[in-house]
Amino acid sequence: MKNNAFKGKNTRMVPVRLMVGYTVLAVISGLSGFAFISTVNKVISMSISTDISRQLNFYLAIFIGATIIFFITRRWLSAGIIYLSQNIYWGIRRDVINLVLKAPYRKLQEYKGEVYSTLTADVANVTNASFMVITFFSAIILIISCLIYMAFLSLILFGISCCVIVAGIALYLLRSRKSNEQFKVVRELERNFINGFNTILGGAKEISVNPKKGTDIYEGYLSDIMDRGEKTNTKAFLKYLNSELISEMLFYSLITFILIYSGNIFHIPLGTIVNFVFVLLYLMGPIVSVMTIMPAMNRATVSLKKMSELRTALRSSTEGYDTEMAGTEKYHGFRSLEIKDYSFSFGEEKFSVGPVNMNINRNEIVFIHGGNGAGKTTFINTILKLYDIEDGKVYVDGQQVPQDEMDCLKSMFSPVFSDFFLFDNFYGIKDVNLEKAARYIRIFELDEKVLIRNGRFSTIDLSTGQRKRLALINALLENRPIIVLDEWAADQDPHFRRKFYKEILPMISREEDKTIIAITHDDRYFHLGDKLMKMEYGQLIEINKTQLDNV
Ligand SMILES: Nc1ncnc2c1ncn2[C@@H]1O[C@H](COP(=O)(O)OP(=O)(O)OP(=O)(O)O)[C@@H](O)[C@H]1O
Repeated sequence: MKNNAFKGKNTRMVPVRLMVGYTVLAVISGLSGFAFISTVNKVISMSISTDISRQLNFYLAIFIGATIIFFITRRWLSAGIIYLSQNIYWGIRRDVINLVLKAPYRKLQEYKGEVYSTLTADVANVTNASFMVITFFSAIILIISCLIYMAFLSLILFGISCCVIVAGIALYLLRSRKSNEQFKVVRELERNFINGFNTILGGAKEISVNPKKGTDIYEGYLSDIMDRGEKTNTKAFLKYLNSELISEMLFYSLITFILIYSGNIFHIPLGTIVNFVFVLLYLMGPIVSVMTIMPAMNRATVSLKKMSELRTALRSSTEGYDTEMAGTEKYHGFRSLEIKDYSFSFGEEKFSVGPVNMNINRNEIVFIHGGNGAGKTTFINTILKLYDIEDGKVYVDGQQVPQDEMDCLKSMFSPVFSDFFLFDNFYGIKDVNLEKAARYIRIFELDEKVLIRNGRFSTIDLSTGQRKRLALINALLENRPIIVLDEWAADQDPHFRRKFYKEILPMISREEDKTIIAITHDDRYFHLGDKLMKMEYGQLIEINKTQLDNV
């Protein structure tokens, strides 16, 4: 069974139908176990009172039948458990990755820690529980069958046993409520732990140079989380263990009482008492199984709840986002693009951009400059639709882009961010023009370092400036009409920087029919742009190029 989050409304992270199927198998397995034990009982009691030598073949057939059914169902179940748990394990990961791939950038930043926790801790919790769920149901069926059989043997003893069992269950449930609260606390700690761990991985270089940073993260943050996690988890498991032991003690007391006193008090025949105690002893196994499995089930329940919350949050954020629309090339042939009254805010009393107006014509080179923190990247992120604008319209060739086509705009842009990520393959590019790639490798002066081999760059182990050149080549191969660059030249040497502004940008614009929006601080090249804009406190102003000396 394939598990895909986006296949249908009713797809779940746990394959419920499969679980129901295996549960039915577990019922059969439980009943065959019960058939075995009740036959043993019958043979014992008949052996005490009568000669059963003539019926031995009949009971032998029942034993063999029950054993074979038990063996076959167990075999199926065990194979099923492996299949099911692997299905759940990889299915949840598939689901989460599908959600992540469709989630808006800002939501993803917000839920990053949660996604890691789900892919690691939650998936493991649910998979472990799925290993046990069938044993759990099998045990429950066995318990119910045994209880019915016990009622059939002696109603009085059954009544007494029920009182003890109900008391044991009540005590167990009462105490397990507290343990569940503790499991929830540990789940939160888990997320904080992963955040801390990511800080260590992200800052690995800095920590390596100054190990004290790592020690501080460990001692000041992670160590406390781990101590609390260890203590809380231990407490929760110990509570379960104590409840289990108390319940077992109650059970042994019940057996002792029945064996020693029930004959005298209730005048129950010895044969019935022996049968009853035998079933009770047999019952211990499944009861202990249920109690042992409960903590894992409860942890899995906490994880399932968290996963479902994550799913809802990521899904709700993808609502209205049209992936097909985002991939269309409807506006790729644009001649002019007008952004009108774009505004965006990080939240109340936080930084905001806009209203921003901007006109771009095809093949133009537009430079945006401005001080640190002025809002240049934020504005770029809004036109790339990484951030959802609060207000604004877009006109392509003088026609307003309808609201339901706004997602089409995304496919017009190929960005190279200042904190770019260089993919080691031409992902998302149909029919890569390898000749063009090789030509750009030469133009970008990387031909002594990089080749195109097996349809990809032979290496990406390069300097930051060189990697940025490859990222730009990647963007050029994307066949999208607007290239967006955020401080691209900042990592280039003076020679290549000059070449970039004087030769490469004009060439890209003319030969590749591209429009370029570039955030830059390189004021000595501002005159080479067709337009120069300045971002100041979230407002974008067009600079008249005759005023360049005053910039
Ligand atoms: N995720 C965020 N949440 C809240 N505020 C943010 C966030 N990211 C940036 N800001 C705020 O937005 C402002 C503009 O940041 P932005 O990155 O757009 O500036 P910039 O002009 O690109 O600066 P630089 O030249 O330093 O890259 C900053 O002052 C910062 O306080």
